Amino acid sequence: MSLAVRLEGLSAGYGAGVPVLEQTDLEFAAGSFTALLGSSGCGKSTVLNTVAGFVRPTAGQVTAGAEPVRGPGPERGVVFQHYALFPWRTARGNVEFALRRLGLPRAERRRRALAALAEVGLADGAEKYPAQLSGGMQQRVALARALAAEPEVLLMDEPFGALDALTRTRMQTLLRELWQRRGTTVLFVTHDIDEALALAGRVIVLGGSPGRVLADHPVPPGPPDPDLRSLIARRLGSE
Ligand SMILES: Nc1ncnc2c1ncn2[C@@H]1O[C@H](COP(=O)(O)OP(=O)(O)OP(=O)(O)O)[C@@H](O)[C@H]1O
Repeated sequence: MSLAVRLEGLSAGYGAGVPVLEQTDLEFAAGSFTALLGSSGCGKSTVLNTVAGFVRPTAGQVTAGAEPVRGPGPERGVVFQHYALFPWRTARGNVEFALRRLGLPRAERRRRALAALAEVGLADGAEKYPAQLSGGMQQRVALARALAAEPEVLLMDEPFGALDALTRTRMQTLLRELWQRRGTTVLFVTHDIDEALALAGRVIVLGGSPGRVLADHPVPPGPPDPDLRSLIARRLGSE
């Protein structure tokens, strides 16, 4: 299950001053996995936040499938760098809580929460509280929380940025597997060029103020291509 995402003539910002995005056009095919790279402050999170429906565009529009985005919705799941779990709820409780807004009966919430926790490899940790879980496990709960609603678009803002290198590699492998199995459209913000190339089928470099697309490359399957890596690195460095 997946939806195409389209940004058309999108302008967005925060109050007065230079807009963060101006007249941006981008299209993400249904089921695609795209990484967004770019220097700090260029508007990567703002792109995600407009697709999530957290930030309203000042002009233009975002559509997910056939529907214009008018606010947050369960078909668009979000995972941030900071897991924002409720410390007083168990892993299962955190996932179940996120399902409340879907109006599902309690037994179905429980079934879905346990299935999503199993899918991210946390079946044994379902009854643990966040303080009893490592950073990587907490991020698995955050991922399960997003997946349990069965989103058709997954918006990930530096989700593995706070994890140590080994845990990060494991989470990348898990995410690739989930994406291959579910076929969800993924928009993934990262600062890490190697992470972008390892995960995504397309890499976009944003930059400037207002932010615009500096580079947009398909990533061929197989081992990372050093020429593509240096091309993207130059784009990132040229800002
Ligand atoms: N809630 C907010 N209120 C005011 N300004 C904001 C807000 N969020 C972001 N900005 C500003 O908008 C610009 C773009 O921010 P955004 O978070 O989209 O960039 P980014 O590329 O994701 O940056 P980073 O890589 O540092 O996370 C920045 O100048 C930032 O200071």
